[in-house]
Amino acid sequence: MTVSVDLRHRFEGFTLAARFEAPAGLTALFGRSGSGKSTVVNAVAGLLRPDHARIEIGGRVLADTERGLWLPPEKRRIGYIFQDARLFPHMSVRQNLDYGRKLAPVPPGRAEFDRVVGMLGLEGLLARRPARLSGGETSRVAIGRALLAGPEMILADEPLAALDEARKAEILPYFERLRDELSIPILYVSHAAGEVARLATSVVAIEAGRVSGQGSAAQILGDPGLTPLGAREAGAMLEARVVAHHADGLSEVQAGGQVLWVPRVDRPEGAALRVHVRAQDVMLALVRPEGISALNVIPAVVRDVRPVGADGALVQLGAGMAGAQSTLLARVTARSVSALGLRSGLELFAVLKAVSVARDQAARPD
Ligand SMILES: Nc1ncnc2c1ncn2[C@@H]1O[C@H](COP(=O)(O)OP(=O)(O)OP(=O)(O)O)[C@@H](O)[C@H]1O
Repeated sequence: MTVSVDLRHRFEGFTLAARFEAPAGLTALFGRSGSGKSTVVNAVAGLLRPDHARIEIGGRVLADTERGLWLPPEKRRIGYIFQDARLFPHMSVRQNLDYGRKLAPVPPGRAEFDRVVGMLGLEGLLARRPARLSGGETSRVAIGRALLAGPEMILADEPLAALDEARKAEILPYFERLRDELSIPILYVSHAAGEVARLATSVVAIEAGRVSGQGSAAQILGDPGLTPLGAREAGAMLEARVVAHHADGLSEVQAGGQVLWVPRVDRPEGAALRVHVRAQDVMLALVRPEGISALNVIPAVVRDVRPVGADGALVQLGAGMAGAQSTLLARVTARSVSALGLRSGLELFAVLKAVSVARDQAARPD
């Protein structure tokens, strides 16, 4: 099932003109604050009626303003997951979930209720009131309530933004499961490159109310012209595979024909992984450095050097064997650009100070 969205809207001082398709899986709407992500989500949800809109889910038309068609939010069959979970405080977790269930055109039976409760690990929480849940537990209940309403699509607007790092780490695997186990599209708003690298099947980059690029997470995050966050948050994503686990606590993975060492990952040999490397965690050296503690030193070639701000640059690198290239980004100072003579085609070494690893999307049955 695919969602297709075509929106035009004018606020004073801001024009939205966004058109994209979101396939099954998780599509991240990725852009800096004020770029228009929430306006897109609100229009898709039916909470904002734009000047022009055509929105379709798997052939079902939710809005076509040319023809005067505009379904109200409750007729759209969209599960909405907010930043603040908005649970009913006077109801138990079970009653909150039941509320979602009763919204479904065909309320799911006991088996489906149990499946959602099991998937989100809510078994032990059903009798509790929201006031006695942690932030992460609250988010899981909100996700469950959205799923039980039998949605044809999930909209999640920065669902992790209100959580601290530990709670984020607790919830991210549940979004991975939604992505891998549901056959409906998930539109997920984020301005966090790490989250997008970990979760997105495809990415729609939004800049100043327009779609500036669409592609896989690796393509969008690795392109300094498309990654919408400038140098500070930028980072590339590599598709990798587990090769072996070693007794000293490290796992060996292959990315683009290149060996990388990462802290031990709990995945079998051969499993697909995503490795996220932030641009600010990549150093560049003209000769292979020796006697340093960084484990990952990769031969690379400069593809692009793009000035960022007054005194910095984002360097796009091709790394790995010919034919299996990966893209990395490095954040360097303007001084380093001239001291190292950085230019397209220059061969050098990328020193990765830190990498983070997530499981890759499971193969979809369809
Ligand atoms: N109701 C409104 N009236 C006028 N301007 C609006 C309205 N809603 C949003 N805007 C403007 O539209 C632009 C896009 O806002 P939007 O909330 O969609 O961005 P965003 O990418 O979701 O940002 P954030 O990540 O900060 O939530 C902003 O300039 C905002 O000020």
